Amino acid sequence: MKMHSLQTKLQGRSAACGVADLHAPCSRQVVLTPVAGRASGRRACEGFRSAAALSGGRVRTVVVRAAAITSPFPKKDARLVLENGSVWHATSFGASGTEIGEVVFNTSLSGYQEIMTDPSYKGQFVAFTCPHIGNVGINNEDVESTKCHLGAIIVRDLSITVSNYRSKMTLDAYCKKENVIGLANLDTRALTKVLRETGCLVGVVTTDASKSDEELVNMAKSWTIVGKDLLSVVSCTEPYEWGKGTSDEWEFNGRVKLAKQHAPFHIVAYDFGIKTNILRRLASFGCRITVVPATYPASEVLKMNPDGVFFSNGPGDPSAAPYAVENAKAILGKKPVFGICMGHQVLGQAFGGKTFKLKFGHHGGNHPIRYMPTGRVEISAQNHNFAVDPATLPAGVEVTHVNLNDGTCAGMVYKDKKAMTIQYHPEASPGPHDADVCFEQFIDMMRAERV
Ligand SMILES: NC(=O)CC[C@H](N)C(=O)O
Repeated sequence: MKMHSLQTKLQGRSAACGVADLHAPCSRQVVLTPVAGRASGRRACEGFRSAAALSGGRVRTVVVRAAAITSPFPKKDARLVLENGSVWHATSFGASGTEIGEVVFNTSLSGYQEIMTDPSYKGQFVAFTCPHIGNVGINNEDVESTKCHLGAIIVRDLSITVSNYRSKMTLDAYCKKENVIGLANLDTRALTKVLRETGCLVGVVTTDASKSDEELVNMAKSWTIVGKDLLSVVSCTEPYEWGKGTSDEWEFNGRVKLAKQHAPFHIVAYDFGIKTNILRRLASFGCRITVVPATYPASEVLKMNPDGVFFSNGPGDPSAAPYAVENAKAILGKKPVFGICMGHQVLGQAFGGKTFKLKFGHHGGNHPIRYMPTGRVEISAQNHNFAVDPATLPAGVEVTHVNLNDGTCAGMVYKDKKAMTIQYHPEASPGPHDADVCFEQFIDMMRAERV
């Protein structure tokens, strides 16, 4: 029997028995999840036995998993209320309560754990356009910081099963632990279309039925992310050292070994909400990193006499952290510098440029970028709502990277000041590795300073 027809037959039989949904058949294993309210006790066992028998011995194992939800028609007990007055009903999971934030959509097909732990999402809710979220659970390795900073996640369909060898807990349990409100069974496609038309909107999520829609709309209308300094909120409070690179198991760049042969470079990294994989990639290329808080004085950084200074990604409005721009100005020209995302925007301002807010930003894993010096196109991981306006940049600053979706500035080099910046995420996590070369370019810049 072909696998497809076996699957159809199994599905038919288990449904006919009224006992089970068939989940992930492969040639050796069938995963059955009992549908609450339809199967229990002896009837369920009979259903599973008949499903296994139907496979004619092809399927070796029938795995029965507990259902994560209790009804195929879950109650819509939570709301997302937007500043435009629209009310979206959903099923809550994770934490309960009321949160306010800017709603953005992320189009990545994988990496919800990395997205949730990216500190740059502080003050925001992430709606995943990938309709099925939670299927690989949560593991101990893929976190991009020590906690979730975002206010809520919004998914179309919360997976009722978890299947991954590294998984330690369900997404639901993780959201409870991290105090993140989850909304499921919400039409994320319709929501994305609204955000694409109107631009980002402020929203309130709540599991509190006592609050009226009107009250929540007014709450949403009274809040904005613009002008808020969130860098100092998510940053570390004390300097610390980092030296751990990507583990051999996950290393993907053959040139890393070569880079390591050089004497280690010492970098001071400003933590505006730094992602762990940035630290790992810098370490993989032979860097020892001293991570410092967002407000750390430039004079203290220069006293350490590092080979280079790094400005990290971070949440919120880049024009709301003038202290970061001042520190960058004091370092520019004295040491090679590299900035990613918020770091790019902070350096852009230090060069003399201005930032502005995009309509709905870039959040996803497949944004095309052209590297202007060679014409090479990279597919990149992105997460930002603001951008540097190239028209405001002084002579001497070269726009080296352009986002091919909307022509925005995605990277700069200021040769005289030994500075390079990238608006997106060369460290990926989640996302493609095309831009890993940026780390090598920074290493080259520091090496050139040494000789
Ligand atoms: N990932 C980031 O560093 C984001 C930068 C900034 N918060 C923005 O939204 O544009």
